Amino acid sequence: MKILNVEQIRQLDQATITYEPIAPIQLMERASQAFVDWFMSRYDAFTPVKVFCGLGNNGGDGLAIARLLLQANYIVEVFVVRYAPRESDDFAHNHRRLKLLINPHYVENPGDMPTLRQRDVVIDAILGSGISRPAEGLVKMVIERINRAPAQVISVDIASGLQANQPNQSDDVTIWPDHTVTFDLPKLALLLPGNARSVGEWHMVDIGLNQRFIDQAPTPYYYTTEAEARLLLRRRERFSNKGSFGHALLLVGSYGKIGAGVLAAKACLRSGVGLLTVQTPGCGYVVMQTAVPEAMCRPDVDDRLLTGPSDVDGPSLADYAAIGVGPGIGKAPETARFLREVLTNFSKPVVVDADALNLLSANKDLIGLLPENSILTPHPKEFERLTQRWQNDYDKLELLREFAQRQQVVVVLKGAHTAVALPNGEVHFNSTGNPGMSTGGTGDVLTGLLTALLAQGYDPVEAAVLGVFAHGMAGDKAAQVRGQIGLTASDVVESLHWAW
Ligand SMILES: NC(=O)C1=CN([C@@H]2O[C@H](COP(=O)(O)OP(=O)(O)OC[C@H]3O[C@@H](n4cnc5c(N)ncnc54)[C@H](O)[C@@H]3O)[C@@H](O)[C@H]2O)[C@@H](O)CC1
Ligand SMILES: [K+]
Repeated sequence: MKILNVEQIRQLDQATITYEPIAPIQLMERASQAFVDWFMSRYDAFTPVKVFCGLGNNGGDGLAIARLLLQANYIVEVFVVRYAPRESDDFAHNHRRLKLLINPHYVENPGDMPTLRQRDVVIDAILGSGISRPAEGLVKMVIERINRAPAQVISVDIASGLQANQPNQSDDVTIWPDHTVTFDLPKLALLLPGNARSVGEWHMVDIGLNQRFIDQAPTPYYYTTEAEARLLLRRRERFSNKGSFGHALLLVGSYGKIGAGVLAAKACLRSGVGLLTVQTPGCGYVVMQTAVPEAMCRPDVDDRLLTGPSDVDGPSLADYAAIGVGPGIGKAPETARFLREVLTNFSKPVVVDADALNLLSANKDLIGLLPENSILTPHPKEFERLTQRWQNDYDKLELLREFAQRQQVVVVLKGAHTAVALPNGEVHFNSTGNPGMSTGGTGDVLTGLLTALLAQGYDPVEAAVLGVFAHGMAGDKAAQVRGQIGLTASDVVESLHWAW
């Protein structure tokens, strides 16, 4: 699904109005009805609802929402924040209609603010995607008062004060909602970690905007939906054998960190690989053969580190279908030498994670040796070491796109809404996963999983988008069973499910 910028969304609204055709006021009615349907599925009619409206079209939505809720017998009060003399036409229209049902309150100075109690639900329709400057004066005061109150807050389209596709200044005031209900397409701001407080949990409601316009609109940003991920998933042919799904090699572990390798190996096997060989330091041999009997194990001649040679024969490096390297390997110079050898002798895409990324950061010339379309899976700190510090999330996205394009690799920047940056400059944000996955080992699981997809012959771009989605989905399933707090990386492995 595409993520469009504010200007494109404005054009999209216009295209919908022109080509459907539909009157602008009807489109506002449709958006408001979609919000109300979402609201009524969660809050009953005994909920005291307080709708705060600005004077633009977001405020117009708020007035229409209030009317629709009143007609459904909800207890609704409306507060119009009169910060300017002008109002939009569609606001004015909905204002007239609402006044046939109730008299709104007008907030013109701080004394006009109502007391907001814990059981109140505030609907924030003060400012939407049309903002062009930070909230100030009366609007700022109202936002601050709402944020301080114990009431639940739901933002219409986007939290008031939050910019939809550019950075806010650190002292900008925005609503801190519990939920954001956004129309039709996700907005970039909703996906960025720095905005977490200004987004809350967000939801999309469909208002049927013009699909042809969306299809043609250029954008580097996408949001992976379940339906899209499903299309990437390959079915197994009836007449296949283990040779059809590739022989993967995982280079993992060091003394004290063999578990990282076990998790990667288990995830690789649960993700459809045909054959798996795991190379660990000598000390990991018994662990690996016991914990993961399905995998072959090549113990390194070094007991504690990965250095390369092994006394167990196996295919030469170039003969593996895919290689995953990094989980638990440490940063020893011997391991760095081995990594150099791997990158020099292997020309198919590799999965590079954890300490292998730190080795790339410490030996930047290794970056140039990465086979084209390799998949790197840094968390933000690892990515910063690979590149540089950034000012804000938008700056970080630019760095991410630039790195992926320049090096012709796929970069999976891990976090809430993991961002998968492609060699063509696109960024695909993931839609699955939960905070319970912020626990040791889930990254190792992702490495094993992605290596399995590459070994099966998935295109690296598809492997990354699909793999990140499936990994998050497994985390969501595991959280259903354990709760986010009780979730471990092993639960994520056991919850992998490759049919949906
Ligand atoms: N255009 C359409 O057809 C639709 C628009 N919709 C709603 O319309 C919203 C966008 O509406 P608008 O473009 O009218 O803008 P907003 O309602 O977001 O903002 C109000 C207006 O206030 C002024 N303003 C800008 N920054 C301000 C600030 N910091 N403080 C005070 N005033 C400021 C601007 O003139 C702006 O147009 C969307 O977020 C959505 O809620 C929906 O009804 C769906 C259909
Ligand atoms: K809003």
